Formats: sequence, structure tokens, C-alpha cells
Amino acid sequence: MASVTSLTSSVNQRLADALSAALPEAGAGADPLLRRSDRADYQANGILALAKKAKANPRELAAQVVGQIVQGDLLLEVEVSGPGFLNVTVTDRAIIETLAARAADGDRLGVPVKEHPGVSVIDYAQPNVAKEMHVGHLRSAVIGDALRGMLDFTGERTIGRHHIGDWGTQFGMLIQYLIENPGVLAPAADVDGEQAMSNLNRVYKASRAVFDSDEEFKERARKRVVALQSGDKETLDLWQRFVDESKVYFYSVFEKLDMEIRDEEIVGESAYNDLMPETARLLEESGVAVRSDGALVVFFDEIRGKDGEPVPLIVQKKDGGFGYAASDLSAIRNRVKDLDATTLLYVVDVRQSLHFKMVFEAARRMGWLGDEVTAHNMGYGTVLGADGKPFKTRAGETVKLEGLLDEAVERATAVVREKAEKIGLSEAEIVENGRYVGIGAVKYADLSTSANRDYKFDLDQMVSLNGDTSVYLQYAYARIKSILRKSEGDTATAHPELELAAAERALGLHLDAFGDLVYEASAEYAPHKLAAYLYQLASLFTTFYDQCPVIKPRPAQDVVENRLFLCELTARTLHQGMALLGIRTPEKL
Ligand SMILES: NC(=[NH2+])NCCC[C@H](N)C(=O)O
Repeated sequence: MASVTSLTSSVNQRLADALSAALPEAGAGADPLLRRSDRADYQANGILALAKKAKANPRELAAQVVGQIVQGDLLLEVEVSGPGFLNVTVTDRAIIETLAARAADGDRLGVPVKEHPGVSVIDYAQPNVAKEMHVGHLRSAVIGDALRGMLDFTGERTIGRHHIGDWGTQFGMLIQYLIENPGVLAPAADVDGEQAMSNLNRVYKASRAVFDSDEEFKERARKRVVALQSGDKETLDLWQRFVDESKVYFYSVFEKLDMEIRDEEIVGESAYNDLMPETARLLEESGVAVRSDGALVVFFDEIRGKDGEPVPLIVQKKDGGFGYAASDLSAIRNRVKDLDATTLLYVVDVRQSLHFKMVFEAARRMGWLGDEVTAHNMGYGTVLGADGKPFKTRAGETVKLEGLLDEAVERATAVVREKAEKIGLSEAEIVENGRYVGIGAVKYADLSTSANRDYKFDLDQMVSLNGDTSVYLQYAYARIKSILRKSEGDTATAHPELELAAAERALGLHLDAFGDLVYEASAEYAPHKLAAYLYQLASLFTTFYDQCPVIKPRPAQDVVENRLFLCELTARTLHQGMALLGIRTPEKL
């Protein structure tokens, strides 16, 4: 099925044609700058600036443009307003016909795919081996997954990279402890997520205690690091056991999050070990990195620390070891060369933004990044507690993710249970819906705030039925589904010949904007714009449903059918939009 041009684009094109007829010197590319408006359906604001440039009177130019407009079936009225704006009203027919074309396009809803899709490699959901996941990891996973859904929908090819922290000197300590206490880590195949994490916690704490108190153990642990780095087989096998055990835990959390993570996309820091010596050599040979006190570093004039001295990016330490930066620089080479990436996205805590600024700039100097391949860090803000301070337990520790997710599901299940009897939900359905509502609430609270801002983790607010929450959207969806079930004898059919009520037009115009919105939000990496769109859609539906009876009191048959058509398209748009954000919409709630 062909994609559908939105009404906004059609009207914009119509006005652009009239504009270049009225003012030929403005050329074919002159943009009337059409926006949705409260006064009419749309307002065009572009004429003012063009008139100024052509030294013409804006109101006169606006009137000339109106004179050139071909109205056809699309436009009902175009009038000059204010200093030289155009207020535009489209016909009811145009609205319903366009929506009918969208409705005929299955899940895509007439949304076009990119003409020149690229390859976006998205670095997200990157917890650390042998460590518990915290709320920061939640944000990366949720935002990354939503971005991926949105980009995929516009035809972009996306590849996930879960750059887990699976390398570093702490493994010397862990592995040495495991060698000396072989029974402490049950095989990954024998444990569930919770057991895996409690095993790892136990080993971590125990080995840390020995490490801190026993100098000889410390020395053995140091030697173990060297063995690990030189690729000693026995050491690597034990390291792999920590990775495998951790993966059991990661997968259980991702499953809780209702998120699909693919094994082949878990490519951690260690995966780039073999590339790092070459990365360092290339950087040094080209002069981008220099030796300083024996270390290999990149300097940036423009990046200074608090003391005013340049902050270097350390590619290779004095002792020859490679760290986080070398791994990230090598990952860039790999993603660009082997994965053919055109865009590199990183969904990482804003506190790492200096690191990425330096890594990207170094890669740019090397020509690994440039006009053809760009990199962006979607640095996200901090998760705050209900008191507005960084989210910590009473003991001051970072809050563990699983407990939070369980609590969200528990609260949501209680909310679902309240209405369960009335709508006839089975126990299994209550449990499933509770999960979708609870996890949806957590995801939506994160996604509805722009990523770079902090947000409050407030469970009471998150599962509230009123306000900008996923539950509100899920209820709107389920309500429409119930209306559709109750109207079984009638079909949802578009009737373009009907005159529309104001609330029908408002809903219809918003439905039409879905495709443009998904495009814009994807291009700006802004899931919060999609969330805001969906919230508005649900609100417009509520107004429509209050003002325009669908079956009770029963209007004329064609009106019933047309309203059911609007109901159905709203439900499908809500469902699809939420799916792009990674949130489920239960059929009955
Ligand atoms: N390519 C990257 N450096 N990605 C981010 C990794 C995040 C890191 N594992 C952390 O927990 O902070």
C-alpha cells in the first residue's frame, strides 16, 4: 500500500505553489510555514518574512497568494489575518478521505518510509558484569528501545549494541577468588536471574573483603589481571563464567521490562580488545594522539578542566593498559567499517558526556566520523526520588532496579484488580495487565520527559489514572475497544460526504498528523514528542466521545459508522504509537 501524504503537507504544497505564482522571485522552495492553529485548522506564518525580503507589503502579498490558490476538494477557506498570516480551513471531505487512506494501510497507517534510510547503531542498555543494575541503566534501556522502535518504523536500519562493562582490573580479584573458592558460583545454566545476582553479589563482597585485608591475595589478584589481559585460557574461561552468570541476571531484568535483547547485540567493552593496539597505533602515527609522561593521550584545546588545564583523553596508560576510551574508539571503527553505520547513537548518562565529546572529536580528527557518519550522545538526566533528590535508598545506596519494577507491577495490579470483576477479567488477565500497566507506567514516565532532563520516580503519580500517564492512555485504548465490541452490528466505515462536528475535526486532524510526528520525533531523537502526541490524542478522543454520541443516543446510521471509523483509527494509532515506545495496550482494562 502506498504511503499517504498528510493534510499538512498537501496544504503546505498548495500554498507553496500559490506563493511562487504570486511572488516568482521567492522561487519554488519558498516555505509557507504551515502550523496547526487554534483559530482555524492551520495557520501559515511564512509570508511575513518573504514579504520583508521582497520589500512588499505582507498583507498585500498574503492577499495575492490567496488569489492564486487552487482550492479544489482540499481547501474550504483561506483568509488573510493579522499582519500577513493565512488562516486555512480544510474541507470535512479531505479529512475523512485522507484518514480512510491511512486506515487502509494496516499497521503502518499510511506513514511513509524514508527514501534514503541509513544504518543507525544504537548503544543502549549497557549494564556492568557482576554488578546490580540501577535506575540509570533503566533509562538507557527504555530510551534506547523507544528510539529504536521509532527509527525502525521510519525505515531506518537499526543495530543494537549493548556495550556492557565486562572488562577491567576488578576481574583479577573476582577470578582469583573463584580459583581459590571454586564452589561459590553455581553454573549459569542452573540459576535464575535473582539467584545469579545474589551469587555475584556474594562473590563480589567476599572477594573485596579478602582483597582489602590480605596483601598476598591482592598481589595474586594483580597477577591474575595480567593473565587475563594476556589471554590465558584458564583465566578467560573463569572470566566467561562471570559474564554468563551476569547475562542470566540481565536477561531476567530485560524480560521484566518487557524488552527484547538479542544475544548477538550484547557486545561489551572486551569485544574490542583485539582492535585496541591498532587503534592506538593509528592515533599515534597520525599525530592525533601524543605521548605524555609515557601515556598515549589526545589533547583538546577547547576542553579544559576546572583548573583551566586541558583535559586529556587517555588512550593508553603508562603501564601499557587500555581503558574505556580505547574501547570506545575501537568500537567506533568497528561500527563504521564493519557495520556500515551512518549514525552512531549513544544513550548514556549525561555525566559521561565529556568522555563522549572527547571520543567523538578524536574520531573526527581521525576521519572515522565526519559528514557521512555522525555520532550523538543522548545524555540522559538523573532519576530523582519523590523528594526531588537523586534517587537513593535510606542508607544512601543507589536503588536497585528489580525491586522498583516489582513494586510498580504490584501497584498496577491493584489498580487493575479494582475494575477486573466489572469487565470480567480472569486472574491470568489481571496478572498480565498488571504487568503491562506497571511496566508501561515506568517506561512512560521516563519517555514523557525529554531525555536530557531529570525526572522523578514517583510510583503514585506513575500509576495514576488522571494526568499524563501511560495508564490514562491504556484506558483510553481499552475504552475504545469496548465501544467497538459493543457495536458489533455496525461497521466502522468512513463517510467523506458527512458534515463533521468540531470535536470530530479536531480528532481527525490530529490523527492525520501521526506520520509527520513520528518522522519529526525520530529525526530529533525525541520520544517525548511521541508521548505528548499520544496523550493529546487520548484527550481529543475523550472530548470527541463526550460531545459526539456514537451509539447512545443513536445518531443516523452513516454518522454511527463514521464515528466508529474514527474510534477504530484512534485505537489503532494509540496502539501503534505506544508499541513504538515499547508499551503494551491491553484489550480490556
Ligand atoms: N559505549 C559506551 N561507553 N556505552 C556506555 C556504557 C555504560 C557503562 N557500562 C555504565 O554502566 O556506565
